[in-house]
Amino acid sequence: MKTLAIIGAGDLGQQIAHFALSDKHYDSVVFFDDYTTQDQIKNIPVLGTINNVVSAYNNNQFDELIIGIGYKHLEVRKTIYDTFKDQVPFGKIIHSSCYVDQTAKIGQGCVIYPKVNLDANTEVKENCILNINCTIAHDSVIGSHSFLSPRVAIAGFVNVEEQCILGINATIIDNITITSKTQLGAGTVVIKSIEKQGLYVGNPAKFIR
Ligand SMILES: CC(=O)SCCNC(=O)CCNC(=O)[C@H](O)C(C)(C)COP(=O)(O)OP(=O)(O)OC[C@H]1O[C@@H](n2cnc3c(N)ncnc32)[C@H](O)[C@@H]1OP(=O)(O)O
Repeated sequence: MKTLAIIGAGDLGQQIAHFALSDKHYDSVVFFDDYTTQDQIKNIPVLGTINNVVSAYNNNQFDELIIGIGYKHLEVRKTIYDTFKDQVPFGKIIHSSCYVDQTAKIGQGCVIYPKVNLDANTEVKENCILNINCTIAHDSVIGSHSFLSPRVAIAGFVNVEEQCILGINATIIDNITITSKTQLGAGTVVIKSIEKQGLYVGNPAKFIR
């Protein structure tokens, strides 16, 4: 019997719970959430707030932890990960429909949604979310705490640094580096490395703020 704890019982947390159970990575799920007043959400018990996580783990109420906080709060995602990484084991979910080359590396705390492709020598660092249908080509790296929306396409030898938000259908050509905390809008096409943090949109990608 293996139980997953998810921090955040909102939409993302509920999606992670769905994959955890339906794709049979865990036998049961519990939530921790600082905002809900409900004691269960969609039949999943809410065991308390974030302050209760360590004691619940020490009381054997769950086995592994994943963070269900999304792209609007990546700094919070990172802070929570750093707070708990030496106290509680993080899990990871790689949906069974993904193609993951045997040389690919995926860090703790990651959730890899259905039909993601991870080619040879790719690396997804800890605490990332990769949404449905993303394709990461050979030798590319996704930095920690990043959020990739559906169908992001990344060519070979790309380095996306930490805490990036890549919008749906964003495309990055080969041999590009994207600096940390960069956000790409939907459908953005990156053809030159991005060195200045901010929000980029369009084809080719342009800085807007
Ligand atoms: C499973 C899931 O659902 S995961 C989530 C998936 N969702 C996404 O990927 C959403 C991505 N978000 C976007 O693309 C948004 O449009 C953002 C974040 C880039 C900008 O949103 P806002 O801050 O509201 O900016 P706003 O809509 O005011 O646009 C600012 C300017 O950029 C332009 N713009 C906004 N988005 C884009 C885009 N994707 N491509 C090209 N131009 C764009 C707008 O036309 C506007 O131009 P103007 O100033 O000349 O009128």
